[in-house]
Amino acid sequence: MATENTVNSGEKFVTKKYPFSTQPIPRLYYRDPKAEHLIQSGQPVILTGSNLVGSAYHWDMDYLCSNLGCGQYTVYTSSSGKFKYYDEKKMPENKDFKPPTSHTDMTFQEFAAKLKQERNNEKERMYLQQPLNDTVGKWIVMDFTNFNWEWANQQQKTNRWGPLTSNLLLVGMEGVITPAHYDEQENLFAQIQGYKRFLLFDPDQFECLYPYPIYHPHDRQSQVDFDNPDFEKFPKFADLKGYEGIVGPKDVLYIPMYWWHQVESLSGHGETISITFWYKAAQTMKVVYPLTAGQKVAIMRNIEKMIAEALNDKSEMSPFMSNMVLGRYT
Ligand SMILES: CCC[C@@H](CC(=O)O)C(=O)C(=O)O
Ligand SMILES: [Zn+2]
Repeated sequence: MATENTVNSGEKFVTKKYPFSTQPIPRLYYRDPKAEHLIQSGQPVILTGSNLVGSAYHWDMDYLCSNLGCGQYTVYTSSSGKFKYYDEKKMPENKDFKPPTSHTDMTFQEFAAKLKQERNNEKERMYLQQPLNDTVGKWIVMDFTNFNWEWANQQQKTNRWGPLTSNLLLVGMEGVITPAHYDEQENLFAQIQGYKRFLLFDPDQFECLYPYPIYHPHDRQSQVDFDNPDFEKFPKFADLKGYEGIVGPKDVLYIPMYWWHQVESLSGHGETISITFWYKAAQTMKVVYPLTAGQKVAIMRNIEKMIAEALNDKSEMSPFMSNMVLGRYT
């Protein structure tokens, strides 16, 4: 099922229809006090006019081929078009886990050449995901240096975020999907080329999205297949409520920590090029009640970690957790 979306610029997109309701992600000028307030209160907002990566607006495949240098870039490949993240460090404890994607390192030029080939056969989808590092050419360094760091640093300071941990360069084929998950960092998501449909869900939707167990390689990812939800196993998925918006070139989306998001690179507008700005959590000066939904997710994660370590046997987790709550708290 698909519906047609039209965005502010009048661009039209066909997007997948899902069995849950969404309301628009607010879209505001970055200097609008309402935008500042949303960020301070940990609410998502699409910001216009920030020029956060204004010095990179001219980045396209040719420019990146000519200026990214000959460093190695991690390129993920998926036959389903979905790129569900998995933590390789958790694979040894999960012997029967089958990674849903493969990845190889290659130069950007090799990636661009493969992209041209793959465009034809429509089978494999590819997604380049690589932190910007010192292997890039001098023009990229200059562009990076000229990001609107004054504004980004001001956001970091005003919202008491921790240090900037990474800027990830994302170059996706049309149609690639990053399935629903949450991250434990604040994220200023800057879009350079192409259009991405974002579905966002408040951390209080945790009970509708059924994340994998914390020791699973897909920790932080939803177990629900949005295209074919198992309502038997995940009944509350039917009650899911979300936000939705299309992020285009020059937009910056603030994704608050613990907010779930699914991201779809839309077709008809070429490869998508994005850069993330991930910041560690704000320093919690003192606990204020009532706790936020995100804080409750952090508590649940810490409890799961403690129990998994104490039991030291993954097969004991399920009976232990059931005994602890079934018939007592349920
Ligand atoms: C590897 C990061 C992928 C990104 C989503 C997307 O653009 O496909 C995301 O999930 C994030 O920025 O947090
Ligand atoms: Zn993410």
